[in-house]
Amino acid sequence: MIPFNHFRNVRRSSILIPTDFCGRSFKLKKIKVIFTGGTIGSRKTERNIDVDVAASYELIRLYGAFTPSRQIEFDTVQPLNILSENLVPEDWLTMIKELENIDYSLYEGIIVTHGTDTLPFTAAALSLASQGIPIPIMLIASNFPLNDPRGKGVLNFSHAVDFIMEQCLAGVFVIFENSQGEAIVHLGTRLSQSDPFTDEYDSTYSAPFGVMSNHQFIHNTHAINPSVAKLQSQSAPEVNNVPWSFSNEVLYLRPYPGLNYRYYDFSKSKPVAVLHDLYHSGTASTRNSDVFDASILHFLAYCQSHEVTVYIAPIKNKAGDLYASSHLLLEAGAIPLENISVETALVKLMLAYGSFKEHSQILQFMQETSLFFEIHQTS
Ligand SMILES: NC(=O)C[C@H](N)C(=O)O
Repeated sequence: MIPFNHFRNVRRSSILIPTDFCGRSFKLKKIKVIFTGGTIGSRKTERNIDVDVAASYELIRLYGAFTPSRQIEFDTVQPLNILSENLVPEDWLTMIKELENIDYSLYEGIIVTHGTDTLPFTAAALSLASQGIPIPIMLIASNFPLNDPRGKGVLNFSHAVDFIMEQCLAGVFVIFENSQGEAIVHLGTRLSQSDPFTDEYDSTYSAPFGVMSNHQFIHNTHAINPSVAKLQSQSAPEVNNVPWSFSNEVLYLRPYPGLNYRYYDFSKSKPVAVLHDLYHSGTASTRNSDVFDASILHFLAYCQSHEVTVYIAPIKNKAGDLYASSHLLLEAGAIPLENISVETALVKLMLAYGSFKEHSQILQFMQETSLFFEIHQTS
């Protein structure tokens, strides 16, 4: 792997300007930092953890103390200061607008600090709706505040800086150090929610995009991952010039034994669409019960009678071998969202219903458009 300070001369306006491997000049490097809150921007007092404006800026000071010889300038903004459990889709738009207003020619990359609770959803939202930004966007977080010795906020910040300085990959990435001290790099559309007991993240297929080792990025060559070359050669976004918006009216349901659909009554207000999660084998209950309404098929018919489309995810391959219950579900008209994580499927549905009017546009966007490797494909 070629180190980030690899020297290369390129000709610009007939003057030889020394640049690094990414074609960036060797002037003082600048990174834009967008603080949004979360534990990484919080302070602990007694038994309470809450966001604190000063804690966000403290991150930059602590990083400076951690790497005193590194000459990087940080420009900071704080459009939000919120625990991420309190985020709503409107806040993703605030972040997207902040990203769009940046003069990319001034910066090597962007770091967004965030809470861990809803990080996968924000990562998906930014990945899907911040297309065409030519520099890396790194999302970072921490399980503990900066003033807790267990906190990894400064380390994660440092890994994000290393990635930006070493790689010139456009896209949205999450860097989060796990309990083994490995700085795992995830693609923004493939991060699953953190485990509630170990507080660890994983990517779909347990195949993160790579890892930072000795300040360098090591790509994970798992068949499901795009290559670095593929990321470097990303073409223009498939969907362009759309004034993105996220709908708050998508209902998300998870199956569990005993889920009683009778409690979902659309007579007062109805969602624009439903995303019904599935058990891991692509199933949900189709059983008739005299005691309660246990069948997703009845729910599907109820939704259809209210003109509410029901999508199902995650599902690997609708054309492969399926359980009888899954066949029934598909025959009854549930729309499968194949090979996409349920977190990203939900955010993409919110984006589709917020941004497009026609049902055909929504379906095409959901089923045929891939924006940032959110659809798993073996290459
Ligand atoms: N570790 C964290 O950041 C958790 C916090 N509740 C948040 O998501 O903002």
